[in-house]
Amino acid sequence: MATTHHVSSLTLSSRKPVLSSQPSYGRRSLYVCKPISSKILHLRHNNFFNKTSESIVFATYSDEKVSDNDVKELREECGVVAVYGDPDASRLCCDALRAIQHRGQEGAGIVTAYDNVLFPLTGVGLVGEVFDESKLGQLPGEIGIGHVRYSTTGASMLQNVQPFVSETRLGHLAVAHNGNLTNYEKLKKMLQEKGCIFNTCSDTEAVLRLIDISKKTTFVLQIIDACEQLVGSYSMVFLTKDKLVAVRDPRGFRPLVMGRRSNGSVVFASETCALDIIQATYKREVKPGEVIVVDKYGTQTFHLSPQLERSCCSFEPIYFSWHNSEVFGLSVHDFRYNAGIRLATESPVDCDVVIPVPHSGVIAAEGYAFKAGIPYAMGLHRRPDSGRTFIQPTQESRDIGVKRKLTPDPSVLEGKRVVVVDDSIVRGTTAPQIVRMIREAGAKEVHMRIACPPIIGPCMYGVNIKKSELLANGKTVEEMRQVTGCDSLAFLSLESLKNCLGDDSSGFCKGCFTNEYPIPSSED
Ligand SMILES: O=P(O)(O)OC[C@H]1O[C@H](OP(=O)(O)OP(=O)(O)O)[C@H](O)[C@@H]1O
Ligand SMILES: NC(=O)CC[C@H](N)C(=O)O
Ligand code: SF4
Ligand SMILES: [Mg+2]
Repeated sequence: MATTHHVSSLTLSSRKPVLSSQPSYGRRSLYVCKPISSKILHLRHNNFFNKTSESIVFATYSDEKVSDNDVKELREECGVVAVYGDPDASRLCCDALRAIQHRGQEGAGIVTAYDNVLFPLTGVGLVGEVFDESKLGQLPGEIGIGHVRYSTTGASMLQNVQPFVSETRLGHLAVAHNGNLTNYEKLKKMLQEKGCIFNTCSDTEAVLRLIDISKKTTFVLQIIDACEQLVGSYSMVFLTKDKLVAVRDPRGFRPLVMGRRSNGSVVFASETCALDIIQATYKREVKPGEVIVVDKYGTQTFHLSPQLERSCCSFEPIYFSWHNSEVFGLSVHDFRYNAGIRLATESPVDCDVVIPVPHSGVIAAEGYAFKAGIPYAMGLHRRPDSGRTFIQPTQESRDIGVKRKLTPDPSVLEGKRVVVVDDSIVRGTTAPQIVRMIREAGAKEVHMRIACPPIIGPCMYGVNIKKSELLANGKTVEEMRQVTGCDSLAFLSLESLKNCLGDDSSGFCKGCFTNEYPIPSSED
């Protein structure tokens, strides 16, 4: 991950960033100068804070230069949270963000509203690295939104860490977004032709610029006006000085749920596990195409036009969501357990022990072992401080990540015929390494079972899956077996995936498994 080293400030009158000092970090590139009104106290961790009486401009430095190509390739999966009506809003946002850290490990941010002022704090790193008690103390107010980010190309830039804050005609507005706008390039061109200036390379900024040019007379109408011009996936939360607005795109690609705490405060989050950690009771999903506004008058609901067919991401219950979450009305645990059961039914193998690839393969392995009637054991241990590897930004960090994360246990594996179950194979970073580890620990045979179908196509809706990188791209299962080095390899069938998704499986996107995508390219 590229480290952002420096931020400096200046008043709007000078227009050029003034470096407070320049450390020697090899290649350095200036990425952003972002004017922010004096009404926003803009805080960054690592002393990235500055304030002037007139305005603030940030310049961030990274030791990795971002090319246009990198920027075009950015595809992210992130997590959002929001709290309305709790004096501890920033702490609740922070705790909720920790619960969805598995959705993004590169950057985190929170913005709160207090006394007509927005207080943002964003930084590169894990939630616990960006926020501590003193930082949270600088985020007053009873309303807040937060974001964890996962960017998947080489560059990791502070400028793209959300929430974003903007000064609009109607006042200050902040947004946090999970998803990916497939018409971003087109929107950006149109907006630039109208004179809009973009401060970041993130698709999310297009939403703020659309709001800037909207002629509507209230924030809520402007947000609806902007969202109705977006194509792609977006679960978003907006913050004004006195309102929260939660929006989910009409196809409902990404999850977004609503809950309530016992003191009446309203909470939104990408996943229910974030509600649990802050003792909020799950109320319901934000429905596809729904706009929920929370303010001192209560809760109001609007709907985006046009209404479209639901297309929730089936990779959420497979991998992205946490095992104790409920997503799109499915229990992630039950989904994965059923997938394991069906996998054992479809692809049995004579063996002595079933082991999971921790962490996301655990529940499917339990289901497999139960159905197969074979002992289940932890033959691979996950080091407690390790995060996810698939969402690391570079192949090098993903390779190292698997090695550092998993250790084989010879007492489970030695002399055994082993079935190892994982949730998915995407780029094939994990599978060959763990097959080797299991063999080196003395296993006699290694059979891999994967609890989803082969991933054969890219994702344009918020997960970093590029076709050229996919292990299954242009390969038969036998060819994939040879690459992974196992004795046998089998995947869950598409039929079984649909079965696990339930009666409404047609309401799920399965594009990366089928190459049939829900958004026609003419819409982008
Ligand atoms: O084929 P690949 O490109 O390696 O991607 C697939 C692997 O990556 C994920 O694990 P990850 O370590 O990200 O997270 P986890 O701890 O939740 O399993 C997933 O669970 C697979 O193990
Ligand atoms: N994709 C996400 O979920 C993050 C939002 C947005 N696409 C970004 O660039 O940051
Ligand atoms: S293409 Fe795959 S990862 Fe992307 S939204 Fe559809 S199911 Fe999810
Ligand atoms: Mg895994």
